[in-house]
Amino acid sequence: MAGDKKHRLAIIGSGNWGSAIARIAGGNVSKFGNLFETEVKMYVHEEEIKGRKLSEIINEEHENVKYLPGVKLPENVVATPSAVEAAEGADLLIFVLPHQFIEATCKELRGHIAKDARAISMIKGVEVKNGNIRIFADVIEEILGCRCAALSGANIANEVAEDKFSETTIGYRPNDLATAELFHKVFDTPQFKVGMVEDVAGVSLCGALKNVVAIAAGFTDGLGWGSNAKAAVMRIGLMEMKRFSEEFFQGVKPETFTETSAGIADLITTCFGGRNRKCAEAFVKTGKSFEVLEKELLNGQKLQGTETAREVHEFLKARGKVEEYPLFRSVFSIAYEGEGVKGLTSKL
Ligand SMILES: NC(=O)C1=CN([C@@H]2O[C@H](COP(=O)(O)OP(=O)(O)OC[C@H]3O[C@@H](n4cnc5c(N)ncnc54)[C@H](O)[C@@H]3O)[C@@H](O)[C@H]2O)C=CC1
Ligand SMILES: O=C(CO)COP(=O)(O)O
Repeated sequence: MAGDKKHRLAIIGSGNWGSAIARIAGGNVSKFGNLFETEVKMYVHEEEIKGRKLSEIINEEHENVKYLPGVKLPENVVATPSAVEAAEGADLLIFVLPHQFIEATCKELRGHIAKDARAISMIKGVEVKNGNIRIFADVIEEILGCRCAALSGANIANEVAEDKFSETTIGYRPNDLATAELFHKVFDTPQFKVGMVEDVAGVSLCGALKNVVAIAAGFTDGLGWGSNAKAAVMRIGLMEMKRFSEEFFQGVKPETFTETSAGIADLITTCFGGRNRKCAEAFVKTGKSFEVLEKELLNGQKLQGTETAREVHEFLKARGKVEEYPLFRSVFSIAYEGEGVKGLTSKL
């Protein structure tokens, strides 16, 4: 921090997780008033709810009635329908949008962020383009020209919002513990314990790829296959997540997968309590498409696992490696190619 200038936070996103994290960050900036400016702007993708704008409802009632109903947000969190306005003057940017909206939002922000800005990505997804794959911390860095860390963990948003205990992991860039420590102050509370590891790619890839495994876990639930089958799919899924990350990304640490909240813990919670699992179970039981189920079951929230399964498949196909990741392949084939769900484990 130059001189005595306080850090100013912006939250880019206000869905289920975005709102839960705004509640924590809003509380912590007030607690560390010597370090942070109190006001936190939060970008809200505008929509109307019963004739009222969501951003106005949030500012008047301090509640995101659509994406995190029943939970009060601190009054210093101020909603704005403009991402540019939210980011203006902020030097700490928190990106927490569904992954499909990141590129467009970052392009909108280009040229509007502070020169000394630093970012953190809470996005669980990957970008696949022209046979290449990137984590969103890298996408953000490239588009905005600012350093970007990552945060991911076993964090079902509704539980975090109710102050039920959980852990999470910040992944930081080589030799940049200082950025992780600053974000640690923004997020850590007695009920939300933040760990740190020098591994932005590992943390990001755990968050993205476990969503594909959660779809497989939901399939086993829909089939009524029981706990052993689900545990097997989770074990095999973790191995594919780790192998994929080590094969295609530099510097990923094996212990991120097995020892952090971003790794094994998030895999477990998502395979038991997440939206991907829920929709995959319903896919088996109802025969409806994921697109329809997302609309019927999630009230505007977004599934990340099916998109990620498609993107990972596209990438592996371009590299001629599809057969080496049989669980990822099965999830794609069942979700997109009409393969029977009972074949889930046939190639494992
Ligand atoms: N919900 C959870 O329990 C957790 C989610 N995450 C991750 O956080 C990221 C954000 O997810 P959530 O906050 O849960 O969102 P969400 O899925 O609850 O809500 C969707 C959000 O996307 C916004 N949106 C819709 N169209 C848009 C557009 N064209 N441009 C920009 N925004 C648009 C909606 O207004 C809404 O805020 C995802 O990558 C997710 O995997 C991570 C940990 C926990
Ligand atoms: O990432 C999550 C929990 O850590 C939430 O997973 P879902 O998107 O499947 O709900």
